[in-house]
Amino acid sequence: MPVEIKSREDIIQLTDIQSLRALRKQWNVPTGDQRLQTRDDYVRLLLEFYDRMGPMVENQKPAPDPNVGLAEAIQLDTQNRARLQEMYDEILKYYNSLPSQYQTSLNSAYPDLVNTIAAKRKQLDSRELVILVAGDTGAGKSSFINLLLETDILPMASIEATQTICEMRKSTNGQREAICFPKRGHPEKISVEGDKGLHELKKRIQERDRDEESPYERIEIYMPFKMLEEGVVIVDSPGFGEHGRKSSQVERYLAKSFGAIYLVNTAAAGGVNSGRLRDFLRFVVNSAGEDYNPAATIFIGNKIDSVDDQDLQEVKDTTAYKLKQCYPGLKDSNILFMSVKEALEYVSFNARTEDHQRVLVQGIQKLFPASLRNKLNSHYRFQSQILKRTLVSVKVSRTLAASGRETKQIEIDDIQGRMKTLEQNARSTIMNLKSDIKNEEDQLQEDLASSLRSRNFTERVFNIQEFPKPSKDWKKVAQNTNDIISDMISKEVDHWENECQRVDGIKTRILDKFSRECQVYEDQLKEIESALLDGDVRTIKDLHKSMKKQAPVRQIWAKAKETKFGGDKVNSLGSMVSSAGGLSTSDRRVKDLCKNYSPKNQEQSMKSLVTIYIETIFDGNDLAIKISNFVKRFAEGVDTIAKKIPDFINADADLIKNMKEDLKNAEHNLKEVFPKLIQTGNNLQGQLDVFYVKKIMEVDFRLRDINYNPSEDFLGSGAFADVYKAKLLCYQPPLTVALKIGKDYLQEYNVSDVLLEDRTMRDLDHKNIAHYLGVTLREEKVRGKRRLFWIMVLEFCSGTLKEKIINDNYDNPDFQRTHW
Ligand SMILES: Nc1ncnc2c1ncn2[C@@H]1O[C@H](COP(=O)(O)OP(=O)(O)OP(=O)(O)O)[C@@H](O)[C@H]1O
Repeated sequence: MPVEIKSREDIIQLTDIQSLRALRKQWNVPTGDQRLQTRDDYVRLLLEFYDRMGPMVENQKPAPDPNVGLAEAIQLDTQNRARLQEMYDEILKYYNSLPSQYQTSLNSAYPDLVNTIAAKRKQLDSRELVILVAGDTGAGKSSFINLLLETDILPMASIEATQTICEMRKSTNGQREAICFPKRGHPEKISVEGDKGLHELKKRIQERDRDEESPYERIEIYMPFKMLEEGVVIVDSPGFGEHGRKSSQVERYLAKSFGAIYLVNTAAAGGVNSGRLRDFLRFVVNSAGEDYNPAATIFIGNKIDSVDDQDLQEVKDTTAYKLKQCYPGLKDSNILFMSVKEALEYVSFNARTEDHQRVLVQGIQKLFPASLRNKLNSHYRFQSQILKRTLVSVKVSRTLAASGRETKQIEIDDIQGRMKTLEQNARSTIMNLKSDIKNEEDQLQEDLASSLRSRNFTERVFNIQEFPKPSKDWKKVAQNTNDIISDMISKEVDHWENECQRVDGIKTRILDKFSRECQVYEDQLKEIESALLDGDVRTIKDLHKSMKKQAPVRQIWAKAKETKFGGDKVNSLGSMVSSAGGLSTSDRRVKDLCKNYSPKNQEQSMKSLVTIYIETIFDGNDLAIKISNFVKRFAEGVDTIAKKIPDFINADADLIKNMKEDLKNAEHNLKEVFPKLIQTGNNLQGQLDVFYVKKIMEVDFRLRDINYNPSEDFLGSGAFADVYKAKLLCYQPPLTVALKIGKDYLQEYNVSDVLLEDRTMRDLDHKNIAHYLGVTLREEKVRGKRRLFWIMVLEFCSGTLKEKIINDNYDNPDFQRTHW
């Protein structure tokens, strides 16, 4: 009959030494160094044990079996991995159906996406779950692993930190063996059977090379560990952050581990070694990225037996506080306090106390499934990111195509309008231009004549600095004088033209008229300009490339001016005017003046000769003919333009045809391509999110912690949810909250929006927004099928906005005004 003890008194009341011995055996209390002789020795030992362990009533129940949940979780994991592999296949199919620009864009975010997907899919073949054990040096990592695995394979030297990475796996054939992978050379298999084998293994683990480092890259240990299931790998890593050094090997493990156990030495001064812990966590978080999940890390506050009773609570609180500071989101249930040494002592008595067992089982039962979920989560996130990115790109394209379609239609209408104007007005514009040019010609002649006859002009020409050399041959003098005066007049006329822009004005007015009346495009206007400048037809090159704004005439004008001085002098107005006149040797006055020409009278003679020259310009019709010829080039240019107009119209027609084709494609994309891509993407995202909610997501509250009465606690109803007042029993005292229960069960069409709302709400933190506490799920049968309903737990807001405005004396200017 086991002895039943409910209090300290029950121990003290045991009078016979047999009962006390039986109780010690029942509780597996180690004697340590104590010699038990008297009844009091036994009572003291048992009381001490009782005080440390608390009432043993619970202990009467069988110890929890750590493997129960794990085996089930691993079986579920197999199904979940297969489902995620199917999703990879679906996503790859979707990727292959995407137009190339989306594939390219995805590849810029995820290089070599197809191969990455293949590699990730392959990762899911493996059921391997790596759990990394890390901790401060001397925190008792190796001892903890020995305890966890119920063996003593790892050397537990307290002074020396672990240097060799050891991986522990359950052996599939019941064998006890280890494979040592040296840094150089081939792996070597050793037997770990019996004491000899264990001794050999420990020797290898502690081996050091000349650099005081382990000669092994790692040692894999295979034993029939009870605590491990196939596929679970426990990794004992060298002390993290040792001497400020981060082992690259540990980092590599971290990258593939999805769970971690971190040992803290509560007995050390200051407890948690924040620096080292932060180092470790930084790597955990960095390697996990967004998949970082605090539930998949367990902290063991070891050596709690060394802490004085009166300090116990404070040490626990400080440790938890420090850990939470380094590791936001960490829950108290993930921090476990124990004495590994004490527990091992019991193990050596072949008597594991239930307290220790509970710590381990609770911790491990939480850790393994959380780590499995963590692993799935990393794949879920990757898949979800690809789908979301694609959906965003396609949706953006759709919006752009829709607005692009409108813009394109406006452009087509615009070009059509211009084409019509050009067709209608070209003929009359051309005719008008021709008569304009005639008028311009008359006007030019008149202006030129009055200018040439003006005093100002003659005076400027008289101001000649260059004189012909006197000669006996008066004809030679006449010829030289003629050249000098002709040149002078030509220059002066050009100067006049420069200042008053008479000829240039003609060109500008033509361009202006064309642009105004025919609404030609900039490119077309350039064609016209070139026709006017050269009277030459240039090919219509890239006519419509630089579409499509109306030509800035002013700029073209400015450009024409720029090129003016580089123009051909022979063709200038000045040379044309000066060539209309000349000093004729048959003119008596010329003959006399040239015969008598000498340095003494050279100035007077030149003046007289200039006057004669200017007179000759106006003799006969020569000037009129010359001006007419000169202006004719504009008329010819206008003819060239007239010939170009059908080209302009044809080019516009071609352009419209192409634009309409584009428009048709855009229409097709909008009606067929984009909706199909978006629908497939949404469906995949929906399937993935349903899977996530059902298999990966962890809820924040258990249903049994929520208490409400649907008929009495109803608060209101929105489009998607009914809202109830409820009590959260996991708070002390229970917390009043609002429950927002989805009207429709979770399914592909709504789940992604629900998750988006959840993630958005979690990020919101403002006094004017009802605080979001988290989520839970309820399973219900709908038309015979088990369905999940989403339940959001929110801060309860009492009263209504109206009541608040009317009753509360808050900072409302209007309220203050009306109540003064
Ligand atoms: N946190 C809360 N505390 C107290 N009552 C609430 C709370 N949240 C919602 N309610 C009540 O439930 C009603 C419905 O809430 P819900 O948020 O579903 O509505 P909604 O946002 O107006 O609707 P919709 O989702 O269609 O936009 C509200 O009008 C309010 O009366």
